[in-house]
Amino acid sequence: MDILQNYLSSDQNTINPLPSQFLESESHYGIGSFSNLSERLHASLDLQRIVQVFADEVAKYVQICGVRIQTEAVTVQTERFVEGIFEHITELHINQKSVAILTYASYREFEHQDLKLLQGLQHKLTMPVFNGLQYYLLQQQTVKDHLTQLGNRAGFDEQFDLAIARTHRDGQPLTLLVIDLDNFKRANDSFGHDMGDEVLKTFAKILRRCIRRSDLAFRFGGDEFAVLLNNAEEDIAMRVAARVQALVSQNALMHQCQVSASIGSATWQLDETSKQLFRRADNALYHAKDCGKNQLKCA
Ligand SMILES: Nc1nc2c(ncn2[C@@H]2O[C@H](COP(=O)(O)OP(=O)(O)OP(=O)(O)O)[C@@H](O)[C@H]2O)c(=O)[nH]1
Repeated sequence: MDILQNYLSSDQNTINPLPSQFLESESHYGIGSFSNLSERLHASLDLQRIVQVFADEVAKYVQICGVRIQTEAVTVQTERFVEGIFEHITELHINQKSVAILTYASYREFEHQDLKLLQGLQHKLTMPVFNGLQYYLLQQQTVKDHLTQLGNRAGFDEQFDLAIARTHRDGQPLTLLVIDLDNFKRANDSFGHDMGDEVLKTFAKILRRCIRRSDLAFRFGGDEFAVLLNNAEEDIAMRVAARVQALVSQNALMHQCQVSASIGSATWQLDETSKQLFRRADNALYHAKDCGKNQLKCA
């Protein structure tokens, strides 16, 4: 059911159907209350699903227009989270350690009995969120490059296929950049492997600064990187590449190591497979290297 729609059309007096004596007693919040909420929350390790199940249950008793869970690693919110006028923010704890910040949004002020009820409900959320978070972190490890914290090759393969499918469906342009650092081997040989690692980490930071939040950056291994520019064509690729090359040239470490970046770019063409798109971007990269490095070539 559409929660927001439900709220907007509801009579405020019917929003909280629980009798007041129900709210007085903690024992009423035990196992068996709230339509087996605990069981339903524990049935999933997917944080998105957990927050939705929880919000759907809360919405039966309290007028909310969204629930959000924030942890250091990830923020998850109900599908149609609306920044309500009022917010109730609280923290989930295990053994006095914070697990997540929990935010309820609403169009009306939270009343004392709402807060009491939320308190009764949300303790059921703590363990499922904790488990979901551990699962999320494990999943992240398999798709993350440990040195730079960018996505790794496996992460790229996953996201690349998703991006192509999305482009197919929505018709929004997708541009792939493949990047190879220039003279990185010499930097490694002259300044040592640790300094080489610093160069890779610095370059990853530069990449992150040059792209939008909706774009994704990856390190394939060695000094090879890739970026998926969502909803972007060649003009955006040129702007991003110019930004990357400018920041690389201004960076003290990159300058000291005399490392620059060669970039190949290709924009998805109708019915092209991911392999074909990748090959075109990679060929453009080789072209950039052949033409003297430190430049962008578009396929
Ligand atoms: N420090 C460090 N070096 C790495 C890592 N992975 C690969 N390398 C080194 O990266 C270098 C990559 O070699 P190339 O791409 O041929 O070197 P290059 O000097 O950039 O060559 P051009 O692209 O022609 O300019 C090799 O010396 C690898 O040993 C890593 O994780 N850390």
